[in-house]
Amino acid sequence: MSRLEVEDLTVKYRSGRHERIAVDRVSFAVAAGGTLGIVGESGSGKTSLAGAVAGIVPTAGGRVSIGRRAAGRQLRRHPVQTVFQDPYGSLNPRMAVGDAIAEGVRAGGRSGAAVRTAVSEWLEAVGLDPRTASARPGGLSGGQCQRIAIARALAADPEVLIADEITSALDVSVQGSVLNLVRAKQRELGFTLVVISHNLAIVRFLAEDLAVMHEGRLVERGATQDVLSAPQDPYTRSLIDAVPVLGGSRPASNGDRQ
Ligand SMILES: Nc1ncnc2c1ncn2[C@@H]1O[C@H](COP(=O)(O)OP(=O)(O)OP(=O)(O)O)[C@@H](O)[C@H]1O
Repeated sequence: MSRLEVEDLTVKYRSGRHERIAVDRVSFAVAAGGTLGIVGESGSGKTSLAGAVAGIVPTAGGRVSIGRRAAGRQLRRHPVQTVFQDPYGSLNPRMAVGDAIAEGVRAGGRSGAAVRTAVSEWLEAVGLDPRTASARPGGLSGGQCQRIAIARALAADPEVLIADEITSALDVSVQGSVLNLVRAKQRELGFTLVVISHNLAIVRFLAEDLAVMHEGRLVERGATQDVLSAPQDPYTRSLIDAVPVLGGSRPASNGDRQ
């Protein structure tokens, strides 16, 4: 299990002479094996932040550290894995899903005959029949593809998993089972989890701590229950009022007193 520490992380996009700061000196830490939820409206910089933490979006400044550099402790080879919103877009349509998971298994350090066995085990671990290995993404449902993407990410044995809107593109009927899967796997494997969503109910379900992102900055951070029941920042209050909640009642906030 590894602590994730992000310090002053900055992401800028340039188009022509125009520069846009998508992530503006963001700092946070997540305890080893803990879960941080990041919420914010569309365009607030959540996906850019996730990409920067995962090392797939170039940063204009700041630092990401994973784990303590204790003597003798070797960091895993692919410390951060990300599962994205679009289950079809994140899988190669021409590749059998078993081969996609095999990529993750190899990234996790296994080779040879062990790979095929591990692929079957991962398919079962995410609730799919091992025979699904020969299917292409186009022949599977969105929920099944998202399970494949989760299996591929976890097979790489990451220290940190970033779940970026992983249920937004799924039918409501399968959203809960995918969230349950992520929660169960985290309990079993102990990875540190960052859950990005515009849906407060999803974040509340998975994350004990919550950070609110607005125009590239973190405007609020605290225990999820505290932030949702007594938001300090006006933007957080407006977010709580604006987002519909799946099942259950919305926690009381200042904005509810009308
Ligand atoms: N590749 C890119 N090139 C230029 N600008 C970008 C790029 N990716 C994102 N942006 C801009 O950076 C800002 C943050 O976008 P980002 O996708 O990180 O936000 P987000 O909170 O994840 O939004 P969404 O929930 O809609 O995905 C937005 O203004 C967006 O237009």
